Amino acid sequence: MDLVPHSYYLCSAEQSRFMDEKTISEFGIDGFTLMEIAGTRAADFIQSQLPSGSHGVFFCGKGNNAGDALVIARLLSQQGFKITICFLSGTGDLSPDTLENLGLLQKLDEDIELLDWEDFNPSAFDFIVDGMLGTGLNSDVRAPYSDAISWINTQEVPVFALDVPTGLHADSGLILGTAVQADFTLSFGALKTGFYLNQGFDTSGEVILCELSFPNKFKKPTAALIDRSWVEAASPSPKRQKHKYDGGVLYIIAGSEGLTGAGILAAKSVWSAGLGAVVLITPKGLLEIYEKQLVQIIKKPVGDRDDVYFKEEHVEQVLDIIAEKPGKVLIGPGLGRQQETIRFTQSILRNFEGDVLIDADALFALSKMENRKRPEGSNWILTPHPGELKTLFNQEVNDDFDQLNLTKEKAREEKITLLSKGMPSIVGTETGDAYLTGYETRIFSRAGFGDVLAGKVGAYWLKYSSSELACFYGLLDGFQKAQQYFVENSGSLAPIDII
Ligand SMILES: NC(=O)C1=CN([C@@H]2O[C@H](COP(=O)(O)OP(=O)(O)OC[C@H]3O[C@@H](n4cnc5c(N)ncnc54)[C@H](O)[C@@H]3O)[C@@H](O)[C@H]2O)[C@@H](O)CC1
Ligand SMILES: Nc1ncnc2c1ncn2[C@@H]1O[C@H](COP(=O)(O)OP(=O)(O)O)[C@@H](O)[C@H]1O
Ligand SMILES: [K+]
Repeated sequence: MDLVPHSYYLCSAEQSRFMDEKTISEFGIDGFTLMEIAGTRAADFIQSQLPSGSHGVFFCGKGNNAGDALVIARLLSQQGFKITICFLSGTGDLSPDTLENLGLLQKLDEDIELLDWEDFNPSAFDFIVDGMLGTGLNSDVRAPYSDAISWINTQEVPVFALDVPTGLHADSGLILGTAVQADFTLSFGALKTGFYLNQGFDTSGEVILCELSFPNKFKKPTAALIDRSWVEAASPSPKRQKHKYDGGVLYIIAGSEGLTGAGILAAKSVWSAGLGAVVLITPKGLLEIYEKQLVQIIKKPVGDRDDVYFKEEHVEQVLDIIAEKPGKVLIGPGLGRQQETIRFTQSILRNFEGDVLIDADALFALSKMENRKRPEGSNWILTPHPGELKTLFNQEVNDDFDQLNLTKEKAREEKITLLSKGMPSIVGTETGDAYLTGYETRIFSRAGFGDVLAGKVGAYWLKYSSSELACFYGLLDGFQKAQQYFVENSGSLAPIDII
């Protein structure tokens, strides 16, 4: 994960605590100072969003999350904001740094309104700050916290959640009972994985990172966010091609009767990513369809005129074709699940000593293979959707957190690159790192987007010679085109719109 700027790291609650403790005990910046920095950054942000004089209600628990809220309240009160503080567990049991900050707040502003939840009088506030629970959440949210959350979630003013929306699990993004629906989450020290998994994406609102003074050596993230800014900075400049074959060929093994659309989408997608040479290998019976649809792309038919899907008897011909020029193979879109096609696919995977991107029906064939050992010298990228991921590894995947863990584990164990699709899509690498898309991917959950993605990943694999960069660019490319589409058009997105 060396190439990723720390601001894209995604951490767990445990990793946040680790950084906090090490910075205090080994490095020598105390917790009170860290709280002051967190609160200062958060107050700056809130101030950038609201006019002075705005009235905010600050909901505080008893841990350090409440301490952050009290720092913000003090700083904003000095800037002319009106402040009401509401304690959910009273003030008798506050953590030491939080208690100290309560003292500072009162020292500056004796008239500040301090209430307990029982005395809270809902009136017109301009904004809400959630300092109830942060990374210390350890079970379903209890009353009166849950009551406060219900009230907050009916309000129409901006809600600023500190570190994590109360009730959202920082690691898994699962809601423990109930959770604050935030407009902004001001995350301290590092982003949390839970903002992007399960319900996290819809609960956290816009996520703002408030950096703390943690030395880099204490940063040990679970994953990182994929973002074009650092992906481009981390990329070698692609080789300039003199001849169309210089960059290598992407051989696509796809399609069967009734499923030629998948092959067409994948081939068009590869072509539009700018690759010089694309060869679509097809059973001869489907050649005519492709000739009409894919003008720029070279087609290599195998078998007889009445073959409309791949069979074992095509293996040698196909292996000869893919050995003709250096390149990589994309196998899977629309192959179908005929027994003969499954045997064909397994035989290609067993025998081709080169780089293969395995998608769709080829993943099904792979999951039915007894011995999944890769031929010496070959690299594999697998692009399963959640159903394919389960079948492939014969494991239950109950939620996104499971999916993240399984993707990381299997990519490392099997020394492959695993692009596990979903919301979010997750890339696991053979070194055991993981990367997540931090954007809306549900717009891509219609038939055909997988084929387009596979084509893009294949094309970028040849362009950058890195399976990881291939996945990042493939995902980002689709996202960028989708954004452009929504700016220029209305209505729902179709796969052809992002080719
Ligand atoms: N890097 C860091 O870790 C830093 C952390 N800071 C803040 O400190 C927070 C963590 O502080 P704490 O560890 O004190 O934890 P919290 O402030 O999240 O609260 C823990 C308290 O909540 C109670 N609690 C836990 N689950 C509950 C539930 N389901 N219902 C009701 N009460 C529950 C616990 O009994 C405990 O007393 C972070 O989220 C962040 O806001 C900042 O002050 C700056 C530095
Ligand atoms: N650009 C993208 N960024 C993130 N995820 C993507 C992107 N394109 C596709 N996906 C993921 O791939 C899924 C579609 O793949 P899949 O279910 O295999 O579809 P298909 O029916 O085309 O085979 C989407 O639901 C989404 O999770
Ligand atoms: K919170």
